[in-house]
Amino acid sequence: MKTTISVIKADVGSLAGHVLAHEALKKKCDDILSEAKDTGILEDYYITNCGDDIDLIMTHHRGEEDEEVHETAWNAFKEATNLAREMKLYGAGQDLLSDTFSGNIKGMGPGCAEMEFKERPSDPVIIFCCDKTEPGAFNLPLFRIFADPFNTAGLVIDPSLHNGYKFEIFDVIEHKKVIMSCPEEMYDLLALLGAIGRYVIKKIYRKDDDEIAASVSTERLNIMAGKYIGKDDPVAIVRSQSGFPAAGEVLEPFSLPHLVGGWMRGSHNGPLMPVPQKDATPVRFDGPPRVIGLGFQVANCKLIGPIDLFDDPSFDRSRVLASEIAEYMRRHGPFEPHRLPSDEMEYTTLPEILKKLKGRFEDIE
Ligand SMILES: O=P(O)(O)OC[C@H]1O[C@](O)(COP(=O)(O)O)[C@@H](O)[C@@H]1O
Ligand SMILES: [Mg+2]
Repeated sequence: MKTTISVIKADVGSLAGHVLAHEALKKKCDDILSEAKDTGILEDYYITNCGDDIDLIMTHHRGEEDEEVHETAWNAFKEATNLAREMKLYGAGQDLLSDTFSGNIKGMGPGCAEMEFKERPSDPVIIFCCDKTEPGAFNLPLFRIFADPFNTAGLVIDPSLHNGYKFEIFDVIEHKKVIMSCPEEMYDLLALLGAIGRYVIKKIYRKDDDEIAASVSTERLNIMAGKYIGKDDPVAIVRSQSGFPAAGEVLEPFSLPHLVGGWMRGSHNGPLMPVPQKDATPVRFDGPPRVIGLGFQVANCKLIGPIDLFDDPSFDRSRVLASEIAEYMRRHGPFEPHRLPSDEMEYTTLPEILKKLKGRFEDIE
């Protein structure tokens, strides 16, 4: 029997402003997920948060896009929204774009990453959850994990990784997808992946046997809603060891706090800071953007763990570097490249301001 991991996330209200999902909301989600476990929809689950986003990590035997699993997550977020409204938490129900569930949570606001696989004798899985950034934030680290031999020693020295991986890329603007194979198409792949606001990695497969290796939530809430609601704070599931990159190879690229879109008002580039769970509180200028990494062993569809992987002094230097980059970027105020380029600002509140100025422009002779 195969195991499915579904990670579904949403921001349904937080304190103070957009910093932290309240414990009471996570408790509400826990009530709904525990009921789903009792009735056999879920085999196991773990609830966490990164900043104002609640992340439901669920295991089951129902495959991807299962209606009952998606409805369970929807009901959890709905109940949490009701409580957030009672508590007058900020942005209550922010990520829920509809009142009623209609079969699949995709397109309804929450982000969703899923994968189904036959468990190996031992299956380590790492779940990454972000706040104040967008799905393209995973492009650079996932490329390095699965295609860069300077990051992943196994690509060079381990025969089970040596043939490389296939990347499924979504064009989130044109709603198209393409599969590219590495290492032979590496330069073409990078030509796309560098445009982090448009081309995002959806899934990665091992080339030898098409075994699923990674899955990312690619929903872009603002594009879906047609207006600025919040950023599309993504999640990713990555399998590791024995034919996949080792856990240390999976974590290594996050030692560079690379620049990602998001931060204040979803409108600024800033460094992605790898943090332990307790520091997943984006405070300075509503940031800088954060990522947490939770390590589980998946055993007979149960989740053993997690270990809070960035809760380690070896990432201290990356956090200091992230703070230094944050300081440097902040000095630019409203100027690019701290502020996002104009085409990305289309999905923020800036167009309303520009509309007001339109009539003031005259032709240049
Ligand atoms: O909610 P407001 O006051 O319109 O302000 C916009 C808010 O949107 C945000 O970008 C929301 O971030 P999230 O996507 O994490 O919810 C904050 O940085 C900012 O405070
Ligand atoms: Mg958020």
